[in-house]
Amino acid sequence: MSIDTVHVDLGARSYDVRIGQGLLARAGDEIVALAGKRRVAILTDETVAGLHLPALRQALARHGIEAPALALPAGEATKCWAELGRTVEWLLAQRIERKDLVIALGGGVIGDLAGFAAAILRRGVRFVQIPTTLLAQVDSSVGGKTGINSPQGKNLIGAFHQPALVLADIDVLTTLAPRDFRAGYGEVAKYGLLGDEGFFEWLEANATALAADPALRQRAVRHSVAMKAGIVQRDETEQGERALLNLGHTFGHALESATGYCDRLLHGEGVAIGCALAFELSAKLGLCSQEAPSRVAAHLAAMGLPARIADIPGDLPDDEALIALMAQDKKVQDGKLRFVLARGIGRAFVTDAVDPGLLRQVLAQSR
Ligand SMILES: NC(=O)c1ccc[n+]([C@@H]2O[C@H](COP(=O)([O-])OP(=O)(O)OC[C@H]3O[C@@H](n4cnc5c(N)ncnc54)[C@H](O)[C@@H]3O)[C@@H](O)[C@H]2O)c1
Ligand SMILES: O=C(O)C(=O)C[C@@H](O)[C@H](O)[C@H](O)COP(=O)(O)O
Ligand SMILES: [Zn+2]
Repeated sequence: MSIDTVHVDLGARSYDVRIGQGLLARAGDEIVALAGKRRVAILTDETVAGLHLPALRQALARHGIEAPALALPAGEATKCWAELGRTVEWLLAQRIERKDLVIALGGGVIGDLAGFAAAILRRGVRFVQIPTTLLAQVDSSVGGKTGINSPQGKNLIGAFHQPALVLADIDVLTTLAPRDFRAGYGEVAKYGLLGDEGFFEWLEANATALAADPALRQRAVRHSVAMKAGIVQRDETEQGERALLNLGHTFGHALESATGYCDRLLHGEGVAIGCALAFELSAKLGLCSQEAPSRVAAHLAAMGLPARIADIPGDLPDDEALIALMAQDKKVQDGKLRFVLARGIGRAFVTDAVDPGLLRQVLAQSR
């Protein structure tokens, strides 16, 4: 299979996203073509370091590049001040200069943290994303949102800092735990739900085969990245259209904060529940027929994803506490919650016209 390239056109901050098989082994060629034989520092997590770091190091060594690596603990809790501070100090100790490269080898947690570290190191160092989860390949490695979490909310501390290159090797997804693959699929489904009913229909027919079939996987990653690139090109810093990529996240982020960023609820699982709730709320508001949320819930169930708050194990704060957490959402304007809702599958839009009573009904019915 050939390599696909999606170009993200952002003027001086433009870059390519390469998608295909065998890209990790070719990473040295790509890095040298991008930056010459610059110094490189790799940020990864302890799980990915054991699985894929040796292949990346070998690919760089073929060009005479010896790259030091820092392996952070795996998991969402790593997106915090303490790990960010440790990472930045380590990069300084490696004498990484402005024209050198930071490589993020890992899932969305490593990509978000490494990108933020690169954004603030010496006021901005270039970085390359080598995403190793489905979620990171279809979503977090593209678009330049970087950051960490606060106990008060998800991604509340961060910066826009675009990568200089993204290498999405779809072969590395074969080592992913099934639960992490499914969670990443939550963001794939999101693209169909927010803006492309035809893609959602294709997913309904093909998604259960993605994990085992590289050709289907490459097609799903390429289509998702192309959709995201189009939106980011038109609205890099989320002044308008980009908020559509937040479908499901007002609910999902509040649920992630409520569960304390642990493995009770993965980000992609929160997005899946959030998409189901956004469609339920849309139907309650008369924006779409009840058929739409039923179809969303049926597809999420077919993919083994949660669709209800009741699917989250353990205790959760009550609905008022969840609504209070939503108030920290970055889409809030003048103190008013704004939701991504839908007039049907693939027809999302942003609104602040949500009756608080109906919001409470939707939350209560999901328990
Ligand atoms: N910046 C953005 O635009 C954006 C978009 C979507 C999500 N995100 C963020 O991404 C994060 C979630 O990312 P994620 O789902 O990739 O989580 P993650 O980075 O925690 O990775 C999930 C798990 O998979 C393991 N792993 C990674 N690659 C592997 C591989 N190839 N084989 C085996 N195991 C592997 C990791 O060690 C981890 O345990 C959240 O913090 C979310 O907020 C950011
Ligand atoms: O790239 C975007 O824009 C997104 O909203 C993609 C989301 O999937 C992602 O989770 C993002 O990090 C959420 O952004 P936030 O601004 O709500 O933190
Ligand atoms: Zn997301």
